[in-house]
Amino acid sequence: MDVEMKQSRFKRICVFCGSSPGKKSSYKDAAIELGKELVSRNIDLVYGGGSIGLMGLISQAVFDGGRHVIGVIPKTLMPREITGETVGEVKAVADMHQRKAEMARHSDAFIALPGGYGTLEELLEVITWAQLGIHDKPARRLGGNGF
Ligand SMILES: C/C(=C\CNc1ncnc2c1ncn2[C@@H]1O[C@H](COP(=O)(O)O)[C@@H](O)[C@H]1O)CO
Repeated sequence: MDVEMKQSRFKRICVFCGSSPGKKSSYKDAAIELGKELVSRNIDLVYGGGSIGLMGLISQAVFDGGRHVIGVIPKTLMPREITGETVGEVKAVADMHQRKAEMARHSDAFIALPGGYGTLEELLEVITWAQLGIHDKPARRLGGNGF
């Protein structure tokens, strides 16, 4: 686990992760484990707002642990990425650009768990924003080969 996180200087961390569970059960385990880790460090979750895949697992774990969960999701994606109920606070936004900007605005750091192209795109965007000096928040990738 990241040394910076152990010092608990982060209040809210944005987690990017798959909208599907992936091929290995270890991906699901990692999402739940990270969720519990955030709870143990009193860190709130910002994420893409979906209830499916790894997004659903981590948001449920953080919510069950009593921490605040903020999900940011475009209205048009709700039928696709929300099945049943989401947990925590849901912020409906107009489009993907606004989603990424809002997720970044509410977070002190970013972690990418295993995921697909969407996760990769989200991680690359915040890394390139840091490169351009748009923010100075750390972004790290945690596992995920062969998702
Ligand atoms: C349309 C835009 C950019 C290109 N695509 C994406 N940008 C940001 N987030 C995305 C994009 N495509 C999918 N996503 C979301 O990532 C999450 C995980 O998806 P995965 O493929 O399962 O890893 C999921 O919530 C997707 O909605 C304009 O900027």
